[in-house]
Amino acid sequence: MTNIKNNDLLLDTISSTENFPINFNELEQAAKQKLAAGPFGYIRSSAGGEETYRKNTESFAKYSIVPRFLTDVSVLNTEVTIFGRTYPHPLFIAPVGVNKIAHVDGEIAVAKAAAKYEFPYIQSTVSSYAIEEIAAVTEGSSKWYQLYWSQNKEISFSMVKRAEEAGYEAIVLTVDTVMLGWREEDIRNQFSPLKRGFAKGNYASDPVFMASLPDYDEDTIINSIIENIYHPSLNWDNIAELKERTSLPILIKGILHPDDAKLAFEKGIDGIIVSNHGGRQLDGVIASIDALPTIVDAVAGRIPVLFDSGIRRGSDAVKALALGATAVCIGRPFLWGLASGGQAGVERVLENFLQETKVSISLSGVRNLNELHKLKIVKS
Ligand SMILES: Cc1cc2nc3c(=O)[nH]c(=O)nc-3n(C[C@H](O)[C@H](O)[C@H](O)COP(=O)(O)O)c2cc1C
Ligand SMILES: O=C(O)C(=O)c1ccccc1
Repeated sequence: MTNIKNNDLLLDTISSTENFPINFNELEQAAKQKLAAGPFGYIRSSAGGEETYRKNTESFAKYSIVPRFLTDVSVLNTEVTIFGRTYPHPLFIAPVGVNKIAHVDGEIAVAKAAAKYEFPYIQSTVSSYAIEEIAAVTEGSSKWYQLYWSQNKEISFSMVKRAEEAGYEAIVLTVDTVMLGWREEDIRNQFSPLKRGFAKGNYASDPVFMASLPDYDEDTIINSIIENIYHPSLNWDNIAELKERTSLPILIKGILHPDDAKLAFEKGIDGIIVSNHGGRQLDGVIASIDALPTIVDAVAGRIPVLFDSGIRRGSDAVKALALGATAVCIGRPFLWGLASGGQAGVERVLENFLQETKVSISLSGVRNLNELHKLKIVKS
């Protein structure tokens, strides 16, 4: 719990701040100075004409907070309990692969920063570092594993087993990326992190994957990752198979339709993440924040509903939580922090994000997440 009276968060931050970019645009500009065009474009850009990417952030501005005052906000409790574990705040790290394109320390730096600020870390299948390497540097802190289904499904089950053994606490199956979206910036830059070997961490360390190869040449490994990650046949039967192979809670990431949310619940899924993958998959789809309210209605509190795509600052998190999200995940902001300053850069981004979120909750006149879920939001 934060005692706001004795801890003015803005003044705290000012007295501890060296010169580091604060908001998203500044962070993006700082990262642009550090990165080559290929990696920068890969992270920044999204699919098609980037209509959904723009909508993700512009749509937040349509929702306005209607605060209450005189409610004594001197003590703030941002705790949230998901699958029996209580987290100090409802802020997660979205699964993002190929982090070495941003910084040599890649996911190691991000996971350590996340552990320090108690943001649960969702590790991507296509990470530059392996499940066990992340677990080794983040002992005791909460981690979930994001699964990209493999053509050879035994590889998926092997990765899930490794995640279980390494102490990961949930599986997040991403369903919107059965193939990569149409990303023009990457064609322009002729840049594919997969082809350049940045996604190898979990594959080159996987016994089932490695045993499936005719030889261990770099090209063989990379081509087999590319073959496996293309999985257009993914369907609800695979969900049933996955459920049989793990006792961990399973979330589906990429839900945008309330009927898919209902189906997920009916099929025994434990949680969903409302997301359009930051606009990187199908351009023209609904902004994630516009999809959230109907999905929250459809789920009716039966399973947690996490949210990502377009979260840029604390007040965005407040809006998503007020619209019914159980927790929110941040994506690109931490990547820009990573590119700008490695682990220290991610720490600064998370610290500012956390502080702004806390201040925003308090200034809305609410004191805990139950009250926050009832905070009035109007849409213009
Ligand atoms: C460079 C990059 C790589 C990503 N890799 C993955 C991934 O491996 N698995 C996944 O489920 N989502 C991945 N995502 C999507 C994020 O989890 C998240 O949905 C998205 O970043 C949210 O949009 P925002 O960053 O604009 O807020 C990736 C996003 C970016 C920017
Ligand atoms: O770029 C992405 O959004 C993503 O999810 C991904 C998929 C495969 C390899 C690397 C990243």
